[in-house]
Amino acid sequence: MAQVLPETEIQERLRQLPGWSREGKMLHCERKFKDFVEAIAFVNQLVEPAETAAHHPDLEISYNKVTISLTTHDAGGLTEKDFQMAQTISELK
Ligand SMILES: C[C@H](O)[C@H](O)[C@H]1CNC2=NC(N)=NC(=O)C2=N1
Repeated sequence: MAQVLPETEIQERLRQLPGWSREGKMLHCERKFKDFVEAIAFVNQLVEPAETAAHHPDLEISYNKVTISLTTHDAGGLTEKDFQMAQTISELK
């Protein structure tokens, strides 16, 4: 099972993830789009990488705004998997 990262590493990894913030055991990122259709198109792009990694973001959709949250439930905190998925999500248009 993935291990929760040490606090110092979490801080360091966060500095390399512009647009992401950390709240306790979660990483969060908010993306804004032209409209609901584009927001959903973005969400659909998350399906394949999430399934491939077996690591699934929590999603909140509010019209044209998508809030993405990541944590590793199994480990009870932030792990390598969360930072890898955050990086993958950041690279999506
Ligand atoms: C068995 C399966 O791999 C696990 O339940 C996965 C599924 N997707 C997951 N997604 C996230 N975000 N955290 C998890 O701990 C997690 N666990």
